Amino acid sequence: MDPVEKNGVIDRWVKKHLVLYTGATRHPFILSIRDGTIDFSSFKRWLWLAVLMGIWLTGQDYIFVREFVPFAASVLLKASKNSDDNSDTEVVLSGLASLSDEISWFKQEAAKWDVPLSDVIVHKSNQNYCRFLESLMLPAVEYSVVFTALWAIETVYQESFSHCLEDGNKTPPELLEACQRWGSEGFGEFCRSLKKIANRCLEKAPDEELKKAEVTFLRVLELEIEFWDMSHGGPK
Ligand SMILES: Cc1ncc(CN)c(N)n1
Repeated sequence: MDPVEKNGVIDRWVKKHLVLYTGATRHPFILSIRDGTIDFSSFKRWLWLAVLMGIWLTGQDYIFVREFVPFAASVLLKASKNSDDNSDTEVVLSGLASLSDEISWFKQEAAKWDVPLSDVIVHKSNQNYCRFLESLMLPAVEYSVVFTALWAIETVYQESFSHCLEDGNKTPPELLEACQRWGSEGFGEFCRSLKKIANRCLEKAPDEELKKAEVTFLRVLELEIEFWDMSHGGPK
C-alpha cells in the first residue's frame, strides 16, 4: 500500500469507525462461512447452506445488484462530467463490466439451484438499501460523496469474502465460487483503484462535503450490516 493511501481520508475514517467497519466486514454471517460452522449432519448442512445461499439465491442480492447497476451508471456519468482525470471513467466502466458478469452468475446459479429469481419478495433492509442508492443518484450529490459510497459498497464485499479465502479457512466448497467472485485479488485491485479516486476527491473537498461523504460511508456500513443480518436471520 503506497504511503499516500496510508494517510488518506478513507484510512482515517476506517480507523475512526473501526467497530462499525469490522461489523460490516467480519459479520457473523461471514465468519460462519469462513469457519464452515455448519452442523455437518446432512439435513442441517443442506438447510444451512440453503440459508447461506439464501442471500444470493432467494434473489435478495440479485435485486440489490439490479439496483446497483443504475447507481454505478450514475457514478460513471458524474465521472465523465466532473472528474479532472478521465481514468476515473475507465475504473467505473470496469466495475460495471464486472456487475454484468455478476448478474449472469446469479442467473446461472439460480438455474443450477432451481431458484426462481422473478417476483422475489424484497426484504425490508434491501428496500432501504435500494432507496439509499436512489438518493445518491440525484444530480446534486457531489462526486466525492458518490465515489465514497461506491468504494465502501464494493470494499465491504471484497474484505468480507477475501477473509473467507484466507489461509486456514473452512469455507464449504459449495460457497468457494461465490467467495472467489468478490474475494479475488482482481476485485481487490479494483477496490484499491476506487479508494485512490475517492481519496483524491476527498482531499480537495470542502468541510461540508467531507462531512456528507463520511456520513454516507457510515450509512453504507450500516446497510451492509443489515443486509448480512437479513441472511443470518434467514429470509423473512
Ligand atoms: C449488498 C451488496 N453489497 C455489495 C455488493 C458487491 N457489488 C453486492 N453484490 N451486494
